[in-house]
Amino acid sequence: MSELIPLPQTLIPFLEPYFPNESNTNHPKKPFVTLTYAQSLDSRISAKPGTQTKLSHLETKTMTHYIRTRHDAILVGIGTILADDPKLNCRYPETKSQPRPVIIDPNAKWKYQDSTLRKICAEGKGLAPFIIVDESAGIDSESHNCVLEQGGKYVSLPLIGNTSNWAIILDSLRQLGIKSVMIEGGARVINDLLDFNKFSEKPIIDSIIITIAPVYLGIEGVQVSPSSRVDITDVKWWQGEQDSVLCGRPLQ
Ligand SMILES: NC(=O)C1=CN([C@@H]2O[C@H](COP(=O)(O)OP(=O)(O)OC[C@H]3O[C@@H](n4cnc5c(N)ncnc54)[C@H](O)[C@@H]3O)[C@@H](O)[C@H]2O)C=CC1
Ligand SMILES: Nc1nc(O)c(N)c(N[C@@H]2O[C@H](COP(=O)(O)O)[C@@H](O)[C@H]2O)n1
Repeated sequence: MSELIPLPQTLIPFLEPYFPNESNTNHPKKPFVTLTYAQSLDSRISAKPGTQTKLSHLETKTMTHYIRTRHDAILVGIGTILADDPKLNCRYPETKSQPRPVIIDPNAKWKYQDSTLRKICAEGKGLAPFIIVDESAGIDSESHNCVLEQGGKYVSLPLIGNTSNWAIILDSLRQLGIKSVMIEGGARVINDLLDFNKFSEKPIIDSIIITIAPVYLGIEGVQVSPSSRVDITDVKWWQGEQDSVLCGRPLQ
């Protein structure tokens, strides 16, 4: 039985203008980037570091899976992997192709062989990950074999100490054939990308789709907050049964 529910009819047309399509995925050096996550009213994405907090209502969780159907890849940082042990597949009904999980793990900390993602992939319910590591990282041989056997790969890039490594990461994904990527988190990844003006003249993010849940998580929560102001343009709001969804684009 599916854990998801049918999407309200108004939601797909609401999201559509913010999705990758044939005309906005032609950049030679980067995929189309959608930043999407769920936050509390006090801009927290989990109640405590290192833990997972369910914020989305079933309706907006289903929306997240629909958004996954519309991207070639889903990207998260190693903090999210270690906290959530996520599936990172698409469970939306009648999904034709699965997105590629991409994990930023500079020090190759992830023991892939013990992960839920490995099980999901072994059951044919998702793709094996592309794991982005620093060039200096020592990769555990068991993890390496497991990733390769399932059709994933480790990609070594100059990450550590490199302030413009997002441009390198996104270029590398584009060269691997990924034309669109949905970036889900966690906080370090989101804050970095919103701080684009530190390493890029233009925003790296093309669209943002944020679920806002009616709860305060408090000061111990993991906060999304870039180091300086970011204006959002082309803003639209959708009101669901419990959550609100904001779509927009960072102002250039
Ligand atoms: N509510 C939501 O929608 C979501 C919530 N979360 C939550 O976020 C929390 C995890 O967030 P964080 O701890 O901030 O971890 P994170 O997932 O942002 O990973 C941060 C780590 O990834 C690596 N990394 C990321 N980008 C890098 C780069 N450009 N260069 C080099 N290394 C890079 C570094 O090792 C860094 O310490 C968890 O509690 C998780 O449950 C995560 C995703 C979505
Ligand atoms: N949209 C959304 N709402 C929440 O309440 C969340 N906690 C998250 N977390 C993200 O979803 C990943 C879990 O995905 P699977 O269901 O295991 O595929 C998690 O790792 C976060 O990226 N998202």
